[in-house]
Amino acid sequence: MKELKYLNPYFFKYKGRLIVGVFITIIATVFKLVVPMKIGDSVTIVEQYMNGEITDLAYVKQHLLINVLILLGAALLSGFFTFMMRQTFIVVSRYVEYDLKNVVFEQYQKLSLGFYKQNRTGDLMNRISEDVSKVRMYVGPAFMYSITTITLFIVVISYMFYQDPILTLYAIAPLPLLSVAIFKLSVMINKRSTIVQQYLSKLTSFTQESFSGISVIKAYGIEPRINQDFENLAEGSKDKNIDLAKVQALFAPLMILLIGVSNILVIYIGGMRYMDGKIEELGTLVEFLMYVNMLTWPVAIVGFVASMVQQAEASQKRINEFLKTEPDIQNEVEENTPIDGNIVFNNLTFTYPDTGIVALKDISFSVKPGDTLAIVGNTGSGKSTILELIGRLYDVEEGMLTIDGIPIKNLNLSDLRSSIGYVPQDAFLFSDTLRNNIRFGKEDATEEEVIEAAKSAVVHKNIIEFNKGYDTVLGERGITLSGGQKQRLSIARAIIKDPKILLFDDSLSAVDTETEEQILQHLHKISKDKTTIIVSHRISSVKNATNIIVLEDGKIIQSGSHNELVNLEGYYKELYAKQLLEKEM
Ligand SMILES: Nc1ncnc2c1ncn2[C@@H]1O[C@H](COP(=O)(O)OP(=O)(O)OP(=O)(O)O)[C@@H](O)[C@H]1O
Repeated sequence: MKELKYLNPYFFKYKGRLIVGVFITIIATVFKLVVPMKIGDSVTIVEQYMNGEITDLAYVKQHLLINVLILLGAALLSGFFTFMMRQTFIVVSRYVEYDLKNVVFEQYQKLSLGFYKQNRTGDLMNRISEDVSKVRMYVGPAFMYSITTITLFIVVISYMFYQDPILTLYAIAPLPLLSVAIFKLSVMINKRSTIVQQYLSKLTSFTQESFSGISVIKAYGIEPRINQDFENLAEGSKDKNIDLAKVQALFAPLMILLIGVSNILVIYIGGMRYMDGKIEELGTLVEFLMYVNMLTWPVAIVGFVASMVQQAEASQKRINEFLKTEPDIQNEVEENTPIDGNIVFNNLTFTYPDTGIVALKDISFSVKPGDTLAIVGNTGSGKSTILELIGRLYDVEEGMLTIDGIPIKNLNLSDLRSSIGYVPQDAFLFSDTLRNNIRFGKEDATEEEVIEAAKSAVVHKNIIEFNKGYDTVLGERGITLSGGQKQRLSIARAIIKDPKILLFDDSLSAVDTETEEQILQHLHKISKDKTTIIVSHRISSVKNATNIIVLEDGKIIQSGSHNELVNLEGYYKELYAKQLLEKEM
């Protein structure tokens, strides 16, 4: 229960509703008690009439009629209060679930990129869905059942003891056994359900992936292999489901067996005591039988609750560990630090902490507002890493990275990030309208600003060709757009932000050279007072840059303007010659 202590403030937060819930539970239980009492009383009066103790038939009938009416009223009221009880406890658990999901999601947003690289998406999703649901079972159903059981026990067992303590002991003797058996069974059920769940996630991921990759599957004609893989997974899932069904099927017989034992004990011991005259009325026996049956479910629930708590504890432990995770990248400066965009790398070496790959080696360069720096180089040479460091997605350990003369760590993180317009290599678009995807860069942007940005990114014409124009909603991962359109939309998103620093990571790779030229011209105008860094494999994208650096294996091997570099033997000149040749062909 140590981990579940985390939830106490939530119980406190909703204490008003919970207290009302407890009261309602007590009232519902008391009304439940009336049913066996009145049935017992009815049997007794019939018995007394049969024995000749009462001779007035009309009186018996009237007594029975009143009992029936009371029974009806009590059942209705008990039903109503049980409904109200669920309304309070279960509703509270939904509130807590909502709060917890928000807390978990907020933490997700705080954590750094490194955390996402180290954890699988499925696990991250589980924390917010599965784990939170299991914790909700503790806050809601488990708490509610515990309160019902405790109330029922106190009320029913005290009443039974008051009637006949010996018979009570016999009647309730098998009940702890039932609790333990149900607990053991629930643990088994939970273990097997977890496995079933794992298979289900595998099946879902597999299906999802085959939908996303359907064009590759079809192009390679590997449908039979994919079908076979699916069948194998489905087979495993079916076997695990059957395993689960087997233990679940034990549940009802076990309950019936143990209730049966309790009933036999009440009938046998109670019958003997009745014959010995220790129990005066037959009605008491009937009452006891009903109480025993009434207690069985709550007793079984004790086992259930124990296993629910066990699972909630495990889930909460995972949630607590996760909530304690500190983001690698922390904002260390509270005061605002406005940014101009004078970027300096000074003998910087960077090693990715998770893989140990040295992506940048002794890098030095500078770029000031109004200038454009271009970075070229082979794949894996460290180009994207430079951009990630400027956005402080990772912290610099060796050497220095300063902006406006201040080490990047000493800048307010939010000021830094809001002064950067970053267009990543894989343009990611949300399943939203085109307008909102552009507005993502500036939430309060006007329609004119959106159109202006789209025009600068040379995507406006494409957008208005869609039937719904800017209101066109993108499917999952922006399926309706071409690669080049996605890239340009992503550029528009960065432009609308009007940031001090613009970072383009190979963002024009999917557009034709003509469009590229137009975009670059617009950028040239927009970025007059901005610091621009363009990563590209194309000479056409970088030739107008103020300065170009060439990276190889994390090191700067060449730097200078286009005119300088084309006259120097080396990587840049070769690249230029190759691309010139391709163009001519
Ligand atoms: N998140 C990461 N974690 C660990 N290693 C990484 C990570 N990102 C990149 N690397 C490694 O760092 C090196 C430099 O990668 P980077 O993405 O900066 O290259 P790049 O020049 O941008 O390549 P490309 O032109 O293919 O985009 C590569 O060896 C890569 O495997």
